[in-house]
Amino acid sequence: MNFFDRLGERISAIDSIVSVGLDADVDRIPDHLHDHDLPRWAFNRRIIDATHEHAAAYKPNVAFYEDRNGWAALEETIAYARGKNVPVLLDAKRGDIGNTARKYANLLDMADAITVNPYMGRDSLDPFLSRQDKGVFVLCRTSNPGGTDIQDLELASGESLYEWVASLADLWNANGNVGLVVGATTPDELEEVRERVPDLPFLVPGVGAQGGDAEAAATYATARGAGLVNSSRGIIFAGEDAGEDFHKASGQAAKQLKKQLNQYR
Ligand SMILES: O=c1ccn([C@@H]2O[C@H](COP(=O)(O)O)[C@@H](O)[C@H]2O)c(=O)[nH]1
Repeated sequence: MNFFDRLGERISAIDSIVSVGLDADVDRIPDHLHDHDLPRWAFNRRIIDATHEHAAAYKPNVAFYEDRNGWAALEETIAYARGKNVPVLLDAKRGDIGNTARKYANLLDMADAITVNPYMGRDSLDPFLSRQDKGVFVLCRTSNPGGTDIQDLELASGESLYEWVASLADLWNANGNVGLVVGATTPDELEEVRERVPDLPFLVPGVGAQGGDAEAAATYATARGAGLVNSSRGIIFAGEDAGEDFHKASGQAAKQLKKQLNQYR
């Protein structure tokens, strides 16, 4: 079954489009977990136990795991999340010449979907796109303030670069496995992209810590029954000051976000 069909089933089963971002920043993990061999794994396990009923997907950003112990923590985390039947989207933002991209695409052996950077063009993404059973989310209009610097540039055709990327991604969707990353911090752009590509599911980051628009995120995220709205710090560090019970606040935060988003979908 295709990734977006599986994601759609998960969304229907738990009535949630919440993606819980597992950005396990070691500097913010509670002190008592630092005695563990793999503190990030110990942290994530408690977060997953507390949030999985509300999680349509988990989204670990690989930046928080790119060291020796980090990678082991990431592997444990992914196996545990998938053991709870929650798909895992690896936020890796890869893309390179074809020979290198084919190695980056091996990351999909450990996850259900990945984020990729389209800047180097079609051949840099082919090794990902050819994995028919995996999801490939292409960066389109990102949530950071600097998203305007390049993505908003107007092309000779009059459209902006992010709109062009959205149309290209639609063309790259021969296997039905392409989605787009469009931030909640620019709701007008989110709406525009949704109008342009009605059939591509979105990953919408930027609600919570970045202050993005939850209503627009929920309204435009979904296509073909699939789509995700992500919050990372707003969920996993909700109980930062709660000591050993930190995960309970994360469970509440995930549940609350699910309720908030469900008002608009
Ligand atoms: O446009 C983008 C693309 C990716 N991200 C990533 O999503 C999470 C957001 O974390 P918060 O703590 O909820 O702000 C993080 O991993 C980013 O690298 C994004 O924010 N915007």
